[in-house]
Amino acid sequence: MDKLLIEGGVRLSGEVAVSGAKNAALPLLCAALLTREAVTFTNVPQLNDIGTLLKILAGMGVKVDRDAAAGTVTLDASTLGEPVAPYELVKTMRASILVLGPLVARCGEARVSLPGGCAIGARPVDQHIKGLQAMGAEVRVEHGYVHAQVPRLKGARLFTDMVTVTGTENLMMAACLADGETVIENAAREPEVVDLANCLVAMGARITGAGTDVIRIRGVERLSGTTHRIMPDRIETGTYLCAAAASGGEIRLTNTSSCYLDAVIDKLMDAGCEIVAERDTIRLKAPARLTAVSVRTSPYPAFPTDMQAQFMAINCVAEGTAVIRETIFENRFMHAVELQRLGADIRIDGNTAVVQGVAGLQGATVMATDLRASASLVIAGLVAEGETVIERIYHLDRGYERLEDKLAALGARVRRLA
Ligand SMILES: CC(=O)N[C@H]1[C@@H](OP(=O)(O)OP(=O)(O)OC[C@H]2O[C@@H](n3ccc(=O)[nH]c3=O)[C@H](O)[C@@H]2O)O[C@H](CO)[C@@H](O)[C@@H]1O
Ligand SMILES: C=C(OP(=O)(O)O)C(=O)O
Repeated sequence: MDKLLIEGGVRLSGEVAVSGAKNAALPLLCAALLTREAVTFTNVPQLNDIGTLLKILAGMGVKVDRDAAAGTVTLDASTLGEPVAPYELVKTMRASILVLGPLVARCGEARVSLPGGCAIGARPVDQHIKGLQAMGAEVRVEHGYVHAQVPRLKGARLFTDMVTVTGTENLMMAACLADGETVIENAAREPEVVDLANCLVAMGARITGAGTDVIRIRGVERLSGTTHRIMPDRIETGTYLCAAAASGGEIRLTNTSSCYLDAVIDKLMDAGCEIVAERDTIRLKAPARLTAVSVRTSPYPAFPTDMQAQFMAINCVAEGTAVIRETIFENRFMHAVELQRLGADIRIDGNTAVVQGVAGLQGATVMATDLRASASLVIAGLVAEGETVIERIYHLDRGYERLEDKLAALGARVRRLA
């Protein structure tokens, strides 16, 4: 299993281009199931999660034409066969559940393995199922699979018990081909939902309200092909900003946008960083030592849970005490024990972590437990004295494109060990 070796102590400096967003690309690729015409995506990141989803789609008979180096993928679902997503592939990636809505809408049936729990929490999909049932589908969960069937989905008024990002995306896609109008209340407002809606509208869908908590979708008979550029990855952007901030560095990120990152940028400025955002670039200059900043995760536009671990890492070496509250996932502090191995002072009490900044961290061997936990260990390793070895970095490969190359371009001493 690959490991990452980081020799800490370098101030990051230089320029890096941000990749397309994993969490936008995954639902967008699933949207291609809704049409018999070819859909082309550009700015597709080269990530393991994308590879997994393309395998699931290809397994159903979708023609996949990928130029990984160019970042383009063309999907032709005119040859769609059995609408089945098997456990062997689904188990490695929760977002596979995003094929459910489009398959039921297009084929009138689907059999999709339950994604199962993961390191950060139980993550059920009851809201996805409840929404499809409200649209007239018969849904059974048997032998670990969600079986859904309906001659044609019917528009309905849907209300999710909590804000769910992939739940909103699944139901929005399903509603595009339903008979009549669907209203999703308490919808997720994440920018990735808006990116998906924009692509669906370009395919002929009739959607209004994406980006607000009420989305209206008037079903149409069919959708057509289009070409869509995937939005920049706001979490990758935030992660590099945190890495530079913790290292006392100065970096410029290109191919990105600050407009989805207000909550994160605000906190970095509170921590003492100078940040200048231009059209598609963000520059950050860090102070010699950061000031501790408290954060509380919440659905967009508030502070994202996917940046919580990275902020825990920067607070480990900041001046003062930070309180970090995780309100989205019940078990998303797995990185804390690993950060403690590097010398961090962190106390956990339920969904709250109290981080007392220390003067420095020391390199050690640590284990990555999930995607963003791994990112926090990379940040800590970059500032720790001596060598840090991060084990199980397959988690990082799910969501960070060419991480070592990008960090090396910023001057970091980082190497992958096979
Ligand atoms: C591929 C993708 O876009 N992943 C993101 C998406 O995950 P994902 O869409 O899976 O996360 P949700 O927004 O659905 O989860 C929010 C909360 O709702 C709960 N819940 C959700 C659905 C459901 O049917 N029942 C239920 O109880 C979850 O367990 C969690 O506690 O949003 C999360 C929250 O911003 C991010 O951390 C993930 O990076
Ligand atoms: C939790 C994440 O992803 P996923 O929902 O795909 O597990 C993430 O991107 O941080």
